[in-house]
Amino acid sequence: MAPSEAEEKWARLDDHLRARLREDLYGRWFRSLRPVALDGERLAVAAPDKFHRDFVDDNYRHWFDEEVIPGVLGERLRIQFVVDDAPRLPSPAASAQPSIAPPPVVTPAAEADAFSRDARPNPRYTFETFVVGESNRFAVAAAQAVAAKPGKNWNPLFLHGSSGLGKTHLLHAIAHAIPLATPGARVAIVSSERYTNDFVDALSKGTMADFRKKYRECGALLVDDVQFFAGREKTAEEFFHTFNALYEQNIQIVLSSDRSPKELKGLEDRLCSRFGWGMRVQIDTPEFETRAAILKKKAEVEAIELPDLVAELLATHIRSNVRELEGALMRLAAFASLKAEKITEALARDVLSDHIPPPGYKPSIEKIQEAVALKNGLTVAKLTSPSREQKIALPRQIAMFLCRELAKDTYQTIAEKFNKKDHTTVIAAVQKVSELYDTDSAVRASIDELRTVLGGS
Ligand SMILES: Nc1ncnc2c1ncn2[C@@H]1O[C@H](COP(=O)(O)OP(=O)(O)OP(=O)(O)O)[C@@H](O)[C@H]1O
Repeated sequence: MAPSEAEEKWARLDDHLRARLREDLYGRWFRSLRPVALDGERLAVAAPDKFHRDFVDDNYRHWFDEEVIPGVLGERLRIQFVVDDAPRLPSPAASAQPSIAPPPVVTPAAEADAFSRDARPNPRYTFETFVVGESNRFAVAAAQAVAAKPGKNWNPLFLHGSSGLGKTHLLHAIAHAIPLATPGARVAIVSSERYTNDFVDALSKGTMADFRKKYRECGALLVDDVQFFAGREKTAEEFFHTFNALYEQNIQIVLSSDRSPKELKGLEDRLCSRFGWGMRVQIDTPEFETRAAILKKKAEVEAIELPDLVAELLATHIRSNVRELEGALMRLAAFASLKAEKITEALARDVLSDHIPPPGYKPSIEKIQEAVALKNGLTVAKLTSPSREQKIALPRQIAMFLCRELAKDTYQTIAEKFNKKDHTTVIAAVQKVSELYDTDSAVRASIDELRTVLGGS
């Protein structure tokens, strides 16, 4: 049978990747990809499972869209990574892939059927690969305590924090660790999305008894991103009953969310209050040292030669999201591999110029005002107005703080640009925001994100 257009295009891309990438990198992430469809300007490529799909999507999609596809095919196709659900016979090439250790989960065969491949913990997300720092120390301690004695310490454990700070990683680490401490325990780990789909499926097929067995007859239930239950009333109600059934039997429940139970909108109070019954732990944005350590750990796991200086450069400029930090490292590693060069500061500055500004770069006061206004849904006119409303006053103080730190202008110049006669207003704002940075994690996350966006160091 003649190859399809999708197969032809992918074959050219694949030849390029195989010839240019380091063998281990190619073998681990690219060899098992296969084209599934070409639909207009979109090339769908399947990865063997959800973790693989998420990883290539997070780390390589932009690189494909912006560099590889235009370079090799000379056209602007968009790549879309999907999960491969077609059964395939093992091929000699596939069996030559470097193997990734299977997750250390004790799962009886019959139960393994109930939880398909993408509902098992990611082998890469373990406590060993998680870097502990001030920002997550408490969350890790709680996660380890729960994993050691499920259902005994804190039930439920509720982990919350901004996107990309390691909540999913910790959930999976718990899922790996529970069966080690409690042999035979079957851990059900799912995203709220997956739980919802299973529920809808069970409703439409009339298989609710199987659904309930699957989620209620387990040693622990771990659900990622429960904020997505909001607005899905029927699913949330079913989850309320799942929660009660497990809780009454002292079965460990671990939940993650991008906000605290109190801040969850669109969910019934009775569910939110249950989320807060056990232990709630926040994960904050990591400090510089933790960011650098995460990069070094990641480089070690991926066998990437990363000089300390480059790790520090990335950690200085990418602050608010570990996923972005890792993405930058993977992009850098792919480029180094393609160019057959070592990773150096010069290469990092070249490849990651969207994250790392040139040495000596300073954003202007106007640029800072625009970025702060945008982030807070304000106009620059509002930000620089005399309003004392908290939703305007705090962003204004943050903007002044950043002007001092990044633009390095004098207090007087900053005051003038904010329509203030008196420069002591700026001095007071800088002092207040410095204190808030140490005591208020939301302010810290917001400032770190703005620093990354503005490219200051
Ligand atoms: N402290 C850490 N040590 C090692 N890796 C980390 C750490 N924190 C985050 N990561 C890595 O960062 C990436 C993003 O983390 P993860 O997916 O767990 O974030 P999340 O908080 O669940 O985000 P979201 O809310 O968007 O789902 C993962 O690859 C994870 O391994």
